Amino acid sequence: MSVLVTGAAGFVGSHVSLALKKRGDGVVGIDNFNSYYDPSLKKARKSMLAEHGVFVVAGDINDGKLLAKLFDVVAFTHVMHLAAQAGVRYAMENPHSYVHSNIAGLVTLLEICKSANPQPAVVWASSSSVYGLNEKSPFSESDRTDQPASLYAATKKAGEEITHTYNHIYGLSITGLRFFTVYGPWGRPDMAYFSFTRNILQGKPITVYRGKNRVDLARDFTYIDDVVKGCLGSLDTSGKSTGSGGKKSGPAPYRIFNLGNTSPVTVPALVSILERHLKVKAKKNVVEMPGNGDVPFTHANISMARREFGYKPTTDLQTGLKKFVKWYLSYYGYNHGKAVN
Ligand SMILES: NC(=O)c1ccc[n+]([C@@H]2O[C@H](COP(=O)([O-])OP(=O)(O)OC[C@H]3O[C@@H](n4cnc5c(N)ncnc54)[C@H](O)[C@@H]3O)[C@@H](O)[C@H]2O)c1
Ligand SMILES: O=C(O)[C@H]1O[C@H](OP(=O)(O)OP(=O)(O)OC[C@H]2O[C@@H](n3ccc(=O)[nH]c3=O)[C@H](O)[C@@H]2O)[C@H](O)[C@@H](O)[C@H]1O
Repeated sequence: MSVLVTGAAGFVGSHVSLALKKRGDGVVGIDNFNSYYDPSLKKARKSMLAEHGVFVVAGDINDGKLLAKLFDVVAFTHVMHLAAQAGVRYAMENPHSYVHSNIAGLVTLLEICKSANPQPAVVWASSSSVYGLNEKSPFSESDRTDQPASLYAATKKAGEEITHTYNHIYGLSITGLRFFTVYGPWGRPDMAYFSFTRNILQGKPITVYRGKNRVDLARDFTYIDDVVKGCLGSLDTSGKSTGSGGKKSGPAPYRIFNLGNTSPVTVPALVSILERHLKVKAKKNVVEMPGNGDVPFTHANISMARREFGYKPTTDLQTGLKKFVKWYLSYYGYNHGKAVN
């Protein structure tokens, strides 16, 4: 297959691009290298990909002309759409960034896909956050998603509705993947596992949010290698788009899957695992979760993904964080004289 990976210099995008290339697929990436977090990490991922023969075009998915040029040069059979403004809490600081990338950018990309001939099958990243304040656990794809708790979640829910219309009207094959708190090497500095590691090593305090009535928050933390397998499985089973240059012809597949792990782990448990791997005690400030769009817990029912493409996460948080810490220490050149085996 020949895949356009958007957000290819990002955390998930770089891992997916590398995995596709290693198994022999054609891959072209695009990324706007924005400064939501340290762009040097994105540039380092780009260099790592270049060493494996994957080129990442610097550009914005809102640039329809650039996307059209890419489709003129390459007859993409698939689009792995991972470019987005991620992060739940940042939406309260910079709401327009979410509209720019997660709404306007998505529509620009879909407009190019629906007019391409052949039309590519589209697999894109939605989010566990669409389940909002659901109390029913674990979350199944058919559960309600009409109570997003953050603007980020709302843009992901909107994405699911928008992609549905491009499936219905133009026959685009669409697969939405609801990732659940993904972590691992080459990860995102804005996420808790990463920022906790940095602060613990630098002797700075970490802030541990807690829910109402002092209940610990929990996430269905999912290791990057498991998510990558889910992405490739989705691409391989995405079926064909049935539109041809914008005319509706026959039903193209519209699918949504949870890509999570097997059970949630609390934030304090994550901190304890990091302390063990780093051999440093964390300085913790425990505060009640502010009204920042966070949800108390996430927990994925992954039976649909397992049935459809054999999705089976195999990495628990203890093992996954050991791999992350090993990468972190090597990437940032930490030499603490502490063995990380
Ligand atoms: N990591 C997680 O825990 C998680 C969980 C659920 C969903 N997701 C989703 O998975 C996808 C990938 O997330 P990630 O964790 O790799 O985040 P990331 O921020 O590392 O990757 C996103 C990449 O997209 C790029 N980008 C953003 N807006 C763009 C635009 N308008 N044009 C071109 N490039 C743009 C960024 O520069 C970045 O490199 C996102 O859609 C995110 O919402 C991530
Ligand atoms: O599955 C998703 O769809 C989402 O996954 C991820 O969001 P979250 O699950 O919120 O990950 P993350 O920030 O690591 O916080 C983890 C836990 O630590 C708590 N947390 C966080 C920061 C802090 O300083 N203290 C703290 O206790 C915090 O309250 C939470 O309980 C992606 O960022 C997002 O893109 C989105 O896609």
